[in-house]
Amino acid sequence: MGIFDRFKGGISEDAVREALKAVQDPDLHRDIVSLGFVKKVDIKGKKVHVVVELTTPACPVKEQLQAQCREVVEALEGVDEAHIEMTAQTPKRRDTIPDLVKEALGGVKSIIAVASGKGGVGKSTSTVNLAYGLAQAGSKVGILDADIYGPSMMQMTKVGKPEETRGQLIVPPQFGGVKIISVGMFTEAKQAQMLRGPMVAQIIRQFLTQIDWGELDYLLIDYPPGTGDIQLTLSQIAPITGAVVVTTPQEVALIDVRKAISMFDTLKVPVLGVVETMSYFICDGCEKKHYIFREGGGRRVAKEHGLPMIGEIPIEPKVAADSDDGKPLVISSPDSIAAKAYLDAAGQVAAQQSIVSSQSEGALSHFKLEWE
Ligand SMILES: Nc1ncnc2c1ncn2[C@@H]1O[C@H](COP(=O)(O)OP(=O)(O)OP(=O)(O)O)[C@@H](O)[C@H]1O
Repeated sequence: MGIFDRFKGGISEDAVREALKAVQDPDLHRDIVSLGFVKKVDIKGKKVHVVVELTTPACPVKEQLQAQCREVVEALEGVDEAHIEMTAQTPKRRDTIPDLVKEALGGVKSIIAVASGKGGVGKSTSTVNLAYGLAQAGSKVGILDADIYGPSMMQMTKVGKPEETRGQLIVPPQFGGVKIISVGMFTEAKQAQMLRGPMVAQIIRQFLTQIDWGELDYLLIDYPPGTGDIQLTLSQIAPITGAVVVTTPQEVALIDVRKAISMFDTLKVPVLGVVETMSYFICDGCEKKHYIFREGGGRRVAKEHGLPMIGEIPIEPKVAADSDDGKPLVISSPDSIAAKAYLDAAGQVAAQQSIVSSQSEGALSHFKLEWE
């Protein structure tokens, strides 16, 4: 800015930036100027154009921040109109990606494990809808279906099989703009059930090293249920940046989800929060929430471990029907209550990942060699 600029139209860039310091990011608890989010301030007469860059396109408070920015800038004397342009750039990883997975996963900014202690709790349904929710907000997303004994992504989406390679790497096919790789693309169902431990470890390794994911904001890994060898192998080879744990509200599911949280704690993978599925049912006539499997179990576990509650997804026949038809609910029925809950949850996942990534050097910092 030239030294006379501040006298030209009355309003200066400094004054605009100063005013914007009043706008706080509610998740990061700092103002958007000191966070470096204000990328550009253009002043033309009494009109001000501000470019704000967030750390994720799926930011759940994007509109709120935009409105606050407009309000503080328009409150300045000499400003008639403020146009606040919201953009997003997910930050690059700050940790070192191990050489083994560098070629496949080097361009992926966040790798999120979607795990559950128990089977059948809605983990794969959550993976799909969180992924498409993030993609709908403008993020580049991939899904790795590593649920080796029960891969379901080819059923839950209409993705085809991979057909291209780039060098030694397999190019993942896409469905609705999301890149997908599933164990089911390479094994017959019966074959998968008969795999022995070492073979499973070998497949997982191939999956994490031989897929050309390219540039992605988020790669969601659909974990097999449980906390055994496969989950450990996955978490040790894949440089996971955060985990989402999925449960239903009953105590039997909660016991196992606590084990999943404890596994991630041991592995020093930050848990982003808890998704509770099949939380309640709203019947057509009465609009009342019926807590079929008891109320608040997921919230209780989240509180016990000091974790955020990412979402409570109702039981809705449409969820199962759309899944069976290969249609991600957030795309096919975006106005359904479950889809809205999933879209909110996707925003929460993005927000929590941004918080965790801004706080730590990255999930892999504990892998540093002793003498470093
Ligand atoms: N909110 C919901 N409302 C109704 N049905 C649901 C809901 N969430 C999941 N389902 C259905 O429940 C069944 C199990 O869901 P899903 O396959 O996602 O569970 P999972 O935890 O991944 O299971 P697995 O352990 O076998 O991998 C599916 O038929 C799915 O369509």
